[in-house]
Amino acid sequence: MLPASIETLLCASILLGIICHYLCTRILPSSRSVLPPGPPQLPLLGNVHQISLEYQHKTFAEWARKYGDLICIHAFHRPILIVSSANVARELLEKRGGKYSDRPYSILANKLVFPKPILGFMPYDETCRRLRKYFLGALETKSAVEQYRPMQRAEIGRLLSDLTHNPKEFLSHIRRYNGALMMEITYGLPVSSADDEFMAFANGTVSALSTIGSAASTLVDFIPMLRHIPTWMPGAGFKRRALEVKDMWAEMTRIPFEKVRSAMALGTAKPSLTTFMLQEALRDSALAEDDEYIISNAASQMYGGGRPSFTLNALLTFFLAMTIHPEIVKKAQAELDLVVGNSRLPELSDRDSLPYIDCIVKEVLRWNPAAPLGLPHRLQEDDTYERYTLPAGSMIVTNIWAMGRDPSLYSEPDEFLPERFQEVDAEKAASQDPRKYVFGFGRRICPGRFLADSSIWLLAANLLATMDIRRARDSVGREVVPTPSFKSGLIRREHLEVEPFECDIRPRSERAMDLITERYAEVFTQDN
Ligand code: HEM
Repeated sequence: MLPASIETLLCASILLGIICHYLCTRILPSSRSVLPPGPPQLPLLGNVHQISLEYQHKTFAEWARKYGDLICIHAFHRPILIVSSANVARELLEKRGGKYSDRPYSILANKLVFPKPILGFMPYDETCRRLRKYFLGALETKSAVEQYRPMQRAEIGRLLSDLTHNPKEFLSHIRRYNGALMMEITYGLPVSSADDEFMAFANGTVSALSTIGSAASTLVDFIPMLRHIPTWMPGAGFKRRALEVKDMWAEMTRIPFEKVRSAMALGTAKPSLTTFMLQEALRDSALAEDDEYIISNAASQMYGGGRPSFTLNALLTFFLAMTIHPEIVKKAQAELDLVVGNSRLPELSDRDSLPYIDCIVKEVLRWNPAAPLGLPHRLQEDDTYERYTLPAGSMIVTNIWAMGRDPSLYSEPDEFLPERFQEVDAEKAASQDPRKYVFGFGRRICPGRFLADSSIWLLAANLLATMDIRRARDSVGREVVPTPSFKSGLIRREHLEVEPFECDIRPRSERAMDLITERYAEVFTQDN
C-alpha cells in the first residue's frame, strides 16, 4: 500500500495531466487555431483506443467519409494528420515539400534496430538528399532504366521456364523472380536457384523486420523510456526481437556488400546500384566510414528491406486477379496475339501498343495497393491549410487505399475492372492513373517506381502471352474461386499482403513452350 500522501500526489498529478492535455488539445487551440476535424478523443489516450491493429486504412476511410479528406487524430499527445485525397496530398507533400519531407522519428528503428538512421527512416537531411540523388541517377533516368532491361528480360525467361516445369510452386517462383532481379540490380550478383541460401536468409530478415513494427508507431515510440527495459524482463519481447533483427540485418547488409567491394578491387564488378553509389561517393573524396554504412544499408534496403516486397505483392495480386477473372485473361491474350503474334515474346518496347495490358497493371496497383497507408511523413514546422492549423511535429499519413476508392474517379471500387481505364479523356486518364499516388508523394516519393512498374508490366505481358491461368479444382473436380483476401496493419506491417491461394498455370500452346525454351537457352548462354 502506498502512503496516503503519495497516493494523493499521484491522483493530483494524473488529474493535472488530464486537464493539461484537455486544454492543449481542445480549449487552447480553438481560441487561436483550428485543427482539422476528427473523431472524438479520450484525455491522454487521444484516439489510440479506436485505431485497430489491422486494416487501419478502412477505419481511416470511414472517418474520412464522416469528417473530410484531411482529418486529425491523436496517438497519446502526438497529432496524426490523415490525408485521404490525392489532391490534398499533392498540395501539402509536393507543393510544400520543404516542410513535409521528414519521416517521423522511430525509436524502434533508429535506436534499437539500426545503429544509425537508414534511408526509409531518415529525416530529410543532407545524407538523405545525397542518397536520393544517387537513386535518381541509378534508378530514375532513362539510361538507368534501359540498363536494367537485359536483367529484367533474363529473369522473365527464368520465371516462365520455372513455371512450366513446376507450376504448383508459382508463389516461390514469383518470389525468386523479384528477389533475383533486385539482387542483380542492387549488387550485380546473379542468383542461381530459388533455394539460394542468402536469398532465403534475406527473406527471413525482411519478414522478421516487418513483424516487429513499422515507423514510429510502436509502443516504445510513444513511451521512449521503454527502450531501456532489460531484455530479460517480462514485456521486453519487443526489444529481444529488435536486437535479433538488428544482427540479422547487419549480416544481410555485410555479405553482398563485401562481395561487391572485393569484385570492385579485382575489376570484375558488374555495374549495379551499389557500384554506382560507391563511385559517386568516391568522386569527391575517399570513402568515410559513415559513407560505407549509409551506402551498404541503402543497398540492402533496396534489395530486401521491405520495399521490393511491395513489388512482390503487386505481382501476387496480378496472379490472384487473373485466377478470379478468366474473361480478362482471354481479352488480354487476344490483344497480345494481335499485336505481338506468336513469333516472339512481348518486350517493354511493345507497351504503347498494348493498352489493355497497361489497364490491367493500373488496376492491380489500385485494387490492392501494396502500401495502403504509404510511409509516414512528418511536418517540420507549423502550416495552415484552408482554415486549419497543422501543428509542427504532426505525423502525416496518406491513405492511398482510400484514394484508389474515390467514388468520383472509380465506380464499384472493390471490383477488379481494368476497363475503367479504357476510353476516358486525357484529363480523366491522368487523374485516374493510380501510379500518380500509389508510389507516394513529394521529395520522398518511391525511387523504385519506374523499375517496379516495368517489372510488373513485363511479367503480366509475358505470362499472358505464353500461359493460361485457370482456377484450381478441388478433390471432386469443382473450380475453386479464390476470395480476394489481403492482410494489413500500420502497427505490425506497412503493406497489404495477398493471402496464399491456388491456381492452375499451363503453357498456352506448343509454340509458347518453344518461345520459353528459346528465351531460357538465351539466358543460360548469357550465364555461362
Ligand atoms: C509496386 C511496387 C512499389 C510500391 C507500391 C512502392 C510504394 C512506395 C511508397 C508509397 C513509398 C513511400 C513514399 C512516400 O514517403 O511518400 C515508397 C518508398 C520507398 N520505396 Fe517504394 N514501392 C514499390 C517498389 C519499390 C522498389 C522496387 C524499390 C527499390 C528499387 C523501392 C524503394 C523504395 C525506397 C528506398 C523508399 C524510401 C524512400 C525514402 O524514404 O526517401 N520501392 N515506396
